[in-house]
Amino acid sequence: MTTVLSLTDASYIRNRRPILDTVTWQVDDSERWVILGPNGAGKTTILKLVTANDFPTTGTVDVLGERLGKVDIFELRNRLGFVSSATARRIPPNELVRDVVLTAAYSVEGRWNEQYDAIDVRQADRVLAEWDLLELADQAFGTLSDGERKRALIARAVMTDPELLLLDEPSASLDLGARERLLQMLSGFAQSQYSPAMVMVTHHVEEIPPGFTHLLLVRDGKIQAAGPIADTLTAENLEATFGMPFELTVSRGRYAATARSTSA
Ligand SMILES: Nc1ncnc2c1ncn2[C@@H]1O[C@H](COP(=O)(O)OP(=O)(O)OP(=O)(O)O)[C@@H](O)[C@H]1O
Repeated sequence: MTTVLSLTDASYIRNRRPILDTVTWQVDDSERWVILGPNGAGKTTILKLVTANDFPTTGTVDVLGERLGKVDIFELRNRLGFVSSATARRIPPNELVRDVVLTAAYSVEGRWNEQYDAIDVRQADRVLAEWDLLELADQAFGTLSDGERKRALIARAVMTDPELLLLDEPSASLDLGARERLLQMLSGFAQSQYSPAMVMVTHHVEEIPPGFTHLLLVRDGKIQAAGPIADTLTAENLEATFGMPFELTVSRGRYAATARSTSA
């Protein structure tokens, strides 16, 4: 097993407020992590550090064997796949879905006059098929539904065979069908031995795809609990993280949480 990500006593302080407070967390290459926590807990800030979009105020962040602050961040980012609402905004709306995926090979967001190698075109076709996008390949990105757009962004992120795939709320804003379809695909991807280590931020236990292995619970910039999902996703830990009691159920690998009535 190789460690792909390691935060050691990492704090991120703004306006004298610790947005992340001495976070120590490690991800190995065979692991698929979910980060769960209330609004403002610091989940996106963790991804911001991991993608070298910012640096810890104190402590260290090591990504793919490189220490942040001592590595060329552009080279490092080429080894990561990252999907967030911000990555969607950078794609030109008139870009064809095929090119959204293909241009990842050149780390650009809009196709210009580049000549792509046959191997890149084949890889793009393979990834488009894997994420069920072949029929949409000649459609403009800006005309896709939210669910299709999320799949196109994930396909773009995996086009370059990243060593670590980071997903910030991939199923937010999707309708039930689109969400379930995406979760099924993420579940299949997570279970493949050829897939990279994954870290996915979500707000809902219902959105944890089967095949994800570990859970990081974050509250007020601190780690509330971390470890294998089966041990860590408990009603007690959810209550400690969200500050209210929950009824937690699991059925065929899927979790559900609802508020527990305290009146009975
Ligand atoms: N650069 C910054 N300067 C000041 N405050 C910041 C900065 N970055 C983040 N914050 C604050 O830190 C807190 C954590 O933000 P973050 O986006 O990481 O939370 P989150 O857990 O991803 O929240 P959400 O679930 O709502 O997306 C928020 O209160 C945010 O306003």
